[in-house]
Amino acid sequence: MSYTAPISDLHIAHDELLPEPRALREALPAGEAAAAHIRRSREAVRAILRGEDDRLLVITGPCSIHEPASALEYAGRLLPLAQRLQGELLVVMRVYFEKPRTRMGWKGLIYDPGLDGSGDIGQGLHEARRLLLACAAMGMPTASEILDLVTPQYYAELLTWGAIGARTVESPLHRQMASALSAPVGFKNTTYGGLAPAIDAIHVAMQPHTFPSVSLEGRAMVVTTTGNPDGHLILRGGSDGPNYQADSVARAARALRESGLPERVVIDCSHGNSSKDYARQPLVAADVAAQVAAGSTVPCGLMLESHLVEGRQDIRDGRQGLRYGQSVTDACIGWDATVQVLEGLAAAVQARRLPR
Ligand SMILES: O=C[C@H](O)[C@H](O)COP(=O)(O)O
Ligand SMILES: C=C(OP(=O)(O)O)C(=O)O
Repeated sequence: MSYTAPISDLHIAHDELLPEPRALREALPAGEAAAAHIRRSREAVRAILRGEDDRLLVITGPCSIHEPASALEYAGRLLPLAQRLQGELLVVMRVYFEKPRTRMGWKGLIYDPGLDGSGDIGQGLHEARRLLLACAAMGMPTASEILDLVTPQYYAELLTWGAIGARTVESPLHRQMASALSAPVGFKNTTYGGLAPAIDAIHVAMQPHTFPSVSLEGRAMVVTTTGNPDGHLILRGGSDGPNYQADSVARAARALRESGLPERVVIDCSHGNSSKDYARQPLVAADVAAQVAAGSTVPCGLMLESHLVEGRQDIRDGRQGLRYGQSVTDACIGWDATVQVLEGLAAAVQARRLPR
């Protein structure tokens, strides 16, 4: 080895500047109508989390967005369904742009909008923001996992609900980032099924933090937060088994109570709760619906991975040859099953309202 060999950038192949967040916000601004819609829908989520509104929060949509056109078609179908069931459900569309992978795999529309490894993140951020604004213009609230620590400045102010996922819930950096987010944030139990790290994360994100971040001008800055009061637990099952059944929900409620948090959980019908078998999602939802119909107020929301077409497909040649409206990450339930699940959940809320 040479004694004059460089000691930096040994593993950097390429770098380029991203446009500053302010430039994207100015190119694709959130007008007052969109802002009013986002404010209202966040407040509606908060009311459900606090138990002031007895509806169920339902976060439904593709595992990941890879095709803005089919995402918009999904939003266009979801909106009238959400309106029809709005007396019982608050429906928020899952619009996930950043995917945490177990090993390798496509990392989502923001990281790779071409689906070919070209990694045009500037374009990905543009497409993500445009889609969120289109949803807001229709009146469709949106939800996303916040995975990256730089990208939130480009789009997170448009979200009604955010998630910290099972792989990052133990990360101090994600917890402090969540303390800055303006939307309510759900924290998933870990991939092993651990609840304690998610409950710790809710407490950590509620507190003020001072940490390095990126300004709207794209400069490194130090930000001090006031803490996010709207953190809550998402039960997603884990390698130790599912945790949507009444006994698991009761265990989660006890853990929340003992740590001084409200006994409210969102239940993810996919991931560890379905063993990633999409056909099991309606069964999970039906079990939770039965708990609700029997009077339980602990489940205050559900998450579904759903798309126009059921199942999943592999990415083989970028966008070429893909089936329209079908997931390229986790398998999803299809549209008809989604309608049935949401109708079942609405019926459960009605049943809970009956005098006992
Ligand atoms: O919801 C998405 C996936 O479950 C997550 O990104 C992990 O996916 P992977 O195990 O296929 O990488
Ligand atoms: C990655 C996800 O979930 P989890 O963090 O529960 O694996 C997801 O909801 O897309």
